Amino acid sequence: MLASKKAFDKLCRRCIPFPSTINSGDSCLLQGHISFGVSYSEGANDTRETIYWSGQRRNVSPAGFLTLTHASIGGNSLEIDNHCHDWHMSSRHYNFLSNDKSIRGFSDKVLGSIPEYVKIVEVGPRDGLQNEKDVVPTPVKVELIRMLVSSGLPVVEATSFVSPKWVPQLADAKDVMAAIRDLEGARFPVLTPNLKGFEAAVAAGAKEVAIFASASESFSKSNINCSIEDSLGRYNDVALAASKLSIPVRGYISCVVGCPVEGMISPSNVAYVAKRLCDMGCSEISLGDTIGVGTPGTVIPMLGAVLNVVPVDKLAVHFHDTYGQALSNILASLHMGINTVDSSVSGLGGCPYAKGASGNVATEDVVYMLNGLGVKTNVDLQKVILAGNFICKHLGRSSGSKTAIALSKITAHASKL
Ligand SMILES: CC(C)(COP(=O)([O-])OP(=O)([O-])OC[C@H]1O[C@@H](n2cnc3c(N)ncnc32)[C@H](O)[C@@H]1OP(=O)([O-])[O-])[C@@H](O)C(=O)NCCC(=O)NCCSC(=O)C[C@@](C)(O)CC(=O)[O-]
Repeated sequence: MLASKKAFDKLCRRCIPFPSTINSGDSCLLQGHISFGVSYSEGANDTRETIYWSGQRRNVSPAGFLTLTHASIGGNSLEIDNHCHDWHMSSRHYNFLSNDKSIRGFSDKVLGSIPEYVKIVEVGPRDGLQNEKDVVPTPVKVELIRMLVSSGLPVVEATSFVSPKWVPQLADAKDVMAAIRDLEGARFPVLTPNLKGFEAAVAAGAKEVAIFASASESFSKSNINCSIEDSLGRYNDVALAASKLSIPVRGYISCVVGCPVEGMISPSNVAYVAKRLCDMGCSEISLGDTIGVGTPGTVIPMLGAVLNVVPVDKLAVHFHDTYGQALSNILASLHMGINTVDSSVSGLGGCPYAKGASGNVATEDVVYMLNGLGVKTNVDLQKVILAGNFICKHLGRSSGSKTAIALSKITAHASKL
């Protein structure tokens, strides 16, 4: 049976893969019978129950049931009762769903351009906590960083060496760096707006820094109190000083799609700043939709303009989720070959100088999507969720990650069964 696009879309949205139970050409896939579920069995009696979706029972063989305390959804595994059996897709692009050549061909055609590995840059401790009304105590920040590192995230942006008058939430940058000095397993870049910040960061032990320009003149003024051109001059000084010490510099560009004051931003403005950052030696350039107004319709032309002047392997994307568009924008970016994605645990974040900016895309949601696509991240979703629970508990609010919320409901449901 040929897979219609509609049926395939349905699969992408809803399916729980049970690889050992889905056989070649299994028609139930296309009829929507397999869509949602947690299965479990208990002890020697092997009691089994299934949660139904749309009133239809999953057509799976007994051997296909996950045992005891493990549920798996969308290529993601879920731990219940502290038992974890990692279960990732063995191959990418939905190959596990069916051996039907037509389905595989369609999957490969639609998803084939997506990178096999995506580096996730966790920005929660910096971009997330800089926006909190109350200053988070240093030990809480440090514990959050530790938990994020233990989840396998390769880069955790730790803090900012900016003016404490401008961002009092991160005034403890030096103490945070001292506390994570011996922490291994990830890189810890920090934001530096000028030479003063750079020198303070290096003295505190930073081995990577980030500079942050804007594609919007108004935002540049409100965020760093100078024009775009002046900021590029300052950043050139930072980049020169960094290169003398062989310190990698990441360049950010804010407001790559829209600005709270100026409205839509032209892709050519973004490309101009990106080229300048590239020419000054930035190892990576992160394109930030600071107020989260982009859709694939505006993000793709912006990326196209930047790709004309900066190699794709130097680009990262940084989406805020104000209009719920972040994941679709990330998917569009992956299709264009970008393989570095910024995100923030529990969707924390926003910018104190960008009115209307909501949180970043949640790391949990990005990992969930990438797991579902069979893209490698080396990040343990459950551990990121634990880090999210930790910081949300401290902040006294629920998670901004849809994945974390959904999986916690499933865990709660399963533990009642
Ligand atoms: C850039 C400045 C410093 C200019 O601030 P200014 O007031 O124009 O600076 P100044 O040079 O006139 O100095 C004023 C005072 O600040 C001090 N100062 C000067 N520099 C530093 C420093 N590095 N660290 C500590 N102190 C500093 C300086 O020593 C002086 O102290 P005083 O003599 O008054 O006691 C200020 O505007 C600033 O710190 N801005 C940072 C704002 C910020 O962090 N915003 C959030 C970043 S998020 C973002 O940009 C978006 C991003 C990256 O996440 C991507 C996205 O989401 O799209």
